[in-house]
Amino acid sequence: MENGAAQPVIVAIDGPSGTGKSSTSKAVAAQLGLSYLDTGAQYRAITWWMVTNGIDIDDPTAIAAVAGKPEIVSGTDPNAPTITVDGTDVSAPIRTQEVTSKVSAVSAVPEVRARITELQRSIAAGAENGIVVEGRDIGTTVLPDADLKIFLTASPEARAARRSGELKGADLHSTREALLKRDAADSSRKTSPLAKADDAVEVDTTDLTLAQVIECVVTLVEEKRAGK
Ligand SMILES: Nc1ncnc2c1ncn2[C@@H]1O[C@H](COP(=O)(O)OP(=O)(O)OP(=O)(O)O)[C@@H](O)[C@H]1O
Ligand SMILES: Nc1ccn([C@H]2C[C@H](O)[C@@H](COP(=O)(O)O)O2)c(=O)n1
Repeated sequence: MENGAAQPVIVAIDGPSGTGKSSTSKAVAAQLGLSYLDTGAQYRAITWWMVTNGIDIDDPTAIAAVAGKPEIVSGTDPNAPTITVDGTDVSAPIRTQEVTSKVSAVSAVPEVRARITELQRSIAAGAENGIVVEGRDIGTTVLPDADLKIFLTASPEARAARRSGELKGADLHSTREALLKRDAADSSRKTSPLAKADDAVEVDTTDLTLAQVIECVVTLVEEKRAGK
């Protein structure tokens, strides 16, 4: 590229809940001057809309019928990511326990996935300097030609400890059970389940600090850019 500017790079980061995808992706994107997309926030946003509009979450046909209605907009600055639904800032309400308990059911509906996947691809295509996209099916389905694919893992115990720290000391056992229940639902759905792409680099974060994980991923991106 002219003037030695770096080529845009597309990085896909997938993995189960609490493995550090959001924290790592935001920091890596900020450090490397890339855009950042939290695809879980998009599935949470459409779930919030379904709940707010009284759609029966146990009825996939009802969900499918209205999947195209809400307008979801994601801001991709890693230092200040945003998410709106029909112009309303939903960054706080999408993190409630109610949305968390319903998001796996909504995101399993094929019409929802088709809609959100299209949105994700168009955001990635528009990212001039490149983008870090995090989720569950980015390397396998959304961006199968990503330049670099990372699959983060961590033991259920480490993930539960991280989450209960975040939730100000929530019970460790019930946090662990809730994480595993969501992982099982996300991994077993028919349409683009949570899975590691064959060509993804797996990083077990159980015994790594967040700073170590970020450094590891930054190094992998730099090596990829250098053609190593
Ligand atoms: N390597 C790590 N060591 C310790 N804590 C970590 C590490 N990585 C992330 N965390 C902490 O764990 C919590 C969960 O991290 P994060 O939200 O990034 O995970 P996630 O994979 O995006 O989860 P989810 O898929 O549920 O959104 C956060 O409080 C974060 O600061
Ligand atoms: N690419 C994605 C991203 C997320 N989901 C679903 C499944 C998750 O349980 C939920 C919330 O994600 P989180 O905010 O915890 O990262 O969204 C998905 O199906 N595909």
